[in-house]
Amino acid sequence: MDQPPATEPHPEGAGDSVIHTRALTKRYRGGQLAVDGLDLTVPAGSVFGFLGPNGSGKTTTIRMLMGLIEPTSGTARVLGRPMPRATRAVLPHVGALIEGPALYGFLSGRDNLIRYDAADPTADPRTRCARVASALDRVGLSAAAGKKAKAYSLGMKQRLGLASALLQPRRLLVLDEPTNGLDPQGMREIRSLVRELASDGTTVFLSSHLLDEIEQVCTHAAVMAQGRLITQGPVTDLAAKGRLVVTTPDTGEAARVLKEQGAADVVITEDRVTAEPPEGELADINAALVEAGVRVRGFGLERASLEDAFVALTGEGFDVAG
Ligand SMILES: Nc1ncnc2c1ncn2[C@@H]1O[C@H](COP(=O)(O)OP(=O)(O)OP(=O)(O)O)[C@@H](O)[C@H]1O
Repeated sequence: MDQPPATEPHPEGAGDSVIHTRALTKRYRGGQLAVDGLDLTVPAGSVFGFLGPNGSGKTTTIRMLMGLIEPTSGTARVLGRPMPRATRAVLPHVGALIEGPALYGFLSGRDNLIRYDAADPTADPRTRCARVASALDRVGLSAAAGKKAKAYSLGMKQRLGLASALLQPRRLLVLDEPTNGLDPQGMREIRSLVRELASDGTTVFLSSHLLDEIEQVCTHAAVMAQGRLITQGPVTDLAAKGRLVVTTPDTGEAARVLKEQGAADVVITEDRVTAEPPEGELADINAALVEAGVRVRGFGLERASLEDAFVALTGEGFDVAG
């Protein structure tokens, strides 16, 4: 097998990143600008969520990263190597699950994996059975390994696809909408599997159009809309800061004190006053309210979700249910 492809010097800003793109652009032949000047940085060891509504350019980006299609312009580096030029050196270190696994329904789960493994010229046939058994075990399919794949639920098929990506040790897993079409139980299984896979240091890059999925499993995320990157960074930074909420019968006076304390965007609704909290100690604001004679029934920060951040960034709602 090739040596881990980390020998080339990193370009400016690539740092310890596993995926790094600069001005990556794809215009399809029909003229459709699917990805527009994308600068993406995926840190090593992250579970990176690539989020965007249908048609925002996620699959096109992934296909460029995997060397399946050529960018129109810009550059993409995966594991420090340029794509698509280094595709043959890079792909053995990448497990990919794109557009659902290709399975033979008439073969058992185990035999599907044996077929996959046999198709890999770098895989030692003498250790094949052990590799397949270990991959089945990692995705929780050992008990169902003898069943024909056509009898598998969609979630089991997805897990079998993941097992095929895990036959070899990988530095990066790329999963395109891994929970698409699954029921809530199947989704939970795949999510906990992703967490587990990431816990040994493998970088996981997964695309999704589900915000809560990204919030639940990802450490980092990038948000796409209409082929352009809206934002990227740690999920905790992307979620909006949250609003200060004061519940009180004295809303007018509370609003006045909050403004005086430097809170912005103060809004009164019934017995609640909400505001963007100022910098500094929240306890001081509470003390100022009490000192001004405001009868405080409730005081706290309402955590905002990634969905709030998305709406704030794009001015659009997000189809959370998919
Ligand atoms: N082979 C192609 N030829 C022409 N246009 C394409 C092609 N593939 C995708 N597109 C267009 O490029 C845009 C981005 O599509 P892409 O599949 O990358 O988005 P996506 O975010 O992955 O969405 P989805 O989740 O629906 O796959 C869309 O407008 C799509 O219609």
